[in-house]
Amino acid sequence: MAIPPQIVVRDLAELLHATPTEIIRHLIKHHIFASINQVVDYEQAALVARDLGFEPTPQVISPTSASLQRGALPTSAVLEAARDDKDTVPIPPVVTIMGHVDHGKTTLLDMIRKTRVAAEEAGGITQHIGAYQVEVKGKKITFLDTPGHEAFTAMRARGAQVTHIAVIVVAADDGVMPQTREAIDHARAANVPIIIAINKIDKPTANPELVKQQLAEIGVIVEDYGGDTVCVPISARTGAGIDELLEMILLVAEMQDLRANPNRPAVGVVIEAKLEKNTGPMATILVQEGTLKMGDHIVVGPLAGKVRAMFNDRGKRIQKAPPSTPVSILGLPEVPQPGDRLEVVPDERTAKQRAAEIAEQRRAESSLPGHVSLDTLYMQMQEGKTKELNIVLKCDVQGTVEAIKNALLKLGEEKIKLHLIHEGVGNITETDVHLAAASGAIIIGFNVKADNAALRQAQKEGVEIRYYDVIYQLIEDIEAALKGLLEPTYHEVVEGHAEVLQLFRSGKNTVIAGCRVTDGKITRASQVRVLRNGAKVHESRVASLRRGKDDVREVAAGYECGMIIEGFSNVQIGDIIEAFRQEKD
Ligand SMILES: Nc1nc2c(ncn2[C@@H]2O[C@H](COP(=O)(O)OP(=O)(O)OP(=O)(O)O)[C@@H](O)[C@H]2O)c(=O)[nH]1
Repeated sequence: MAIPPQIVVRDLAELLHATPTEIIRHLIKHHIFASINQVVDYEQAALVARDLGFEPTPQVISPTSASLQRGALPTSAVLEAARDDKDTVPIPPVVTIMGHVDHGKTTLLDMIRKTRVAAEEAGGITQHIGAYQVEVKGKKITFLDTPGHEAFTAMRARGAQVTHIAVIVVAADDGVMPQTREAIDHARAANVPIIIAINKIDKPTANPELVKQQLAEIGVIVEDYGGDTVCVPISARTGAGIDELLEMILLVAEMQDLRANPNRPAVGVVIEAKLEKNTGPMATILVQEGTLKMGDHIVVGPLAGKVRAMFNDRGKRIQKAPPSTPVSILGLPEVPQPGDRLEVVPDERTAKQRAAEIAEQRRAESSLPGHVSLDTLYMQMQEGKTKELNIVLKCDVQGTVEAIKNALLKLGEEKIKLHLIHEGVGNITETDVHLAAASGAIIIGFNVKADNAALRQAQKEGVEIRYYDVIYQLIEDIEAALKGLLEPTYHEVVEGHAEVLQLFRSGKNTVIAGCRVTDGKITRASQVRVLRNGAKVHESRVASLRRGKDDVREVAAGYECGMIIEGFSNVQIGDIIEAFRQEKD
């Protein structure tokens, strides 16, 4: 397995056919703390590759043509280089439309859909499946049909980045508004190139020049102003400028040199899913790699199934779907979640096994430490694992945003860069949490609250929210975190012990230890150390805990269980397994 010198965690996951959270878990095991968007080097990636049964070799990278404006995807370029170029073909770009409320996102999506349907398919009834494809000068473009940065970032927070280009719609009569800025920050945080569509130019009050100036003020310099951001004036109502916009999308896509291999088992992402009355669970999949075919055995998130029927965005039955095609499929036992990954596997048995593994991982993830926190920042910095602190800042008034921003920027140290990925006025929302989760950021609230949905999401995703009402306290805390003064201390709590009575082999490298719990308890979330003749021979986590055929959360004293210890197959009869957890003082 050839691995590039540097690779983003998400891309490494794709390369190793694993989920990003799986990769993050393995990295943490090796004391490497990297979020989904962070880069790891070859040595770090190789550790994970070996864990997953690959034999890593360093990849020699030749320069690729994929460098465009700000936001060209360096990550994809690296991944691309890791693929065998002769097997890849250019693929249609996947585009998301974002922008402020009422600036015309839906009207634009409708106008494009109505007027640009491929000629032979015109007249077909449009099915709303969450995405559609149009053809422009013989080339296809895929549009995601749920406009807005909320959906975009929610998917990213779940580990799925499907968008290649973001079109930011700004109404020419209204200008840059709070959600325009938000949308731009979300696209930037995802490293997705931006195209500006200045909409509603048919209105007499339209002032496109003012919009360009306002954009320049927030660092988006359009081409007329000497920058490199493509900007197209349009009217989503009359259709003016739409041809040019589509051409610009194709141009930006071409410069990104988007490619995929259609001749491998498909990999894709769920973009929408629902329970249909007559047919059962129906999921819209955006195919990203390979070609999805009728009859393929699939794993979608924790579900195993088979493609029993497949429809395109016109509701027409199709047999296969190449990369960047949105399709709705039947053949899953339940409704999957948007952001879930689809993977084609060789047979039903593999599908069930893989689905069970993913279900198990998801249970384990709930016990994972959060993404980033000020408390653990210093430790991660010391280990060279963190080089920047990403912050989402929400304040009660714009004046405070500016004051805090200036104070924070002064704090930037050599060792670590402070990076304000989004700043805004108002309470902390679920979208802020998604953005923080997707970018490995902490959220700072100044004189604002988090709404309930945001709090729930933050807890689920392990995102830290810190509240302040005095600026110097905020700055002091961040400064202390940078200097390691906020580092918390932990103490260990032993939960129980088990003795290994029997060994079972499962697969090539997996050994199941048949144990009896002698005191306390062993839980699925436990950390464990293996003791042999009183000496520690291994320390990691419980990878699987079963009683009989059932996965269980915990096993109490006196009971027997089967346990797989993460990354350890050299367990022996007579070994004592000590389960423990770390608690903050
Ligand atoms: N004159 C004019 N009106 C437009 C144009 N585009 C959209 N509108 C109108 O602006 C209003 C808002 O458009 P939408 O497409 O619903 O805007 P949106 O951005 O999808 O809004 P949300 O979904 O609420 O975020 C509607 O009344 C549209 O008819 C345009 O190019 N010219």
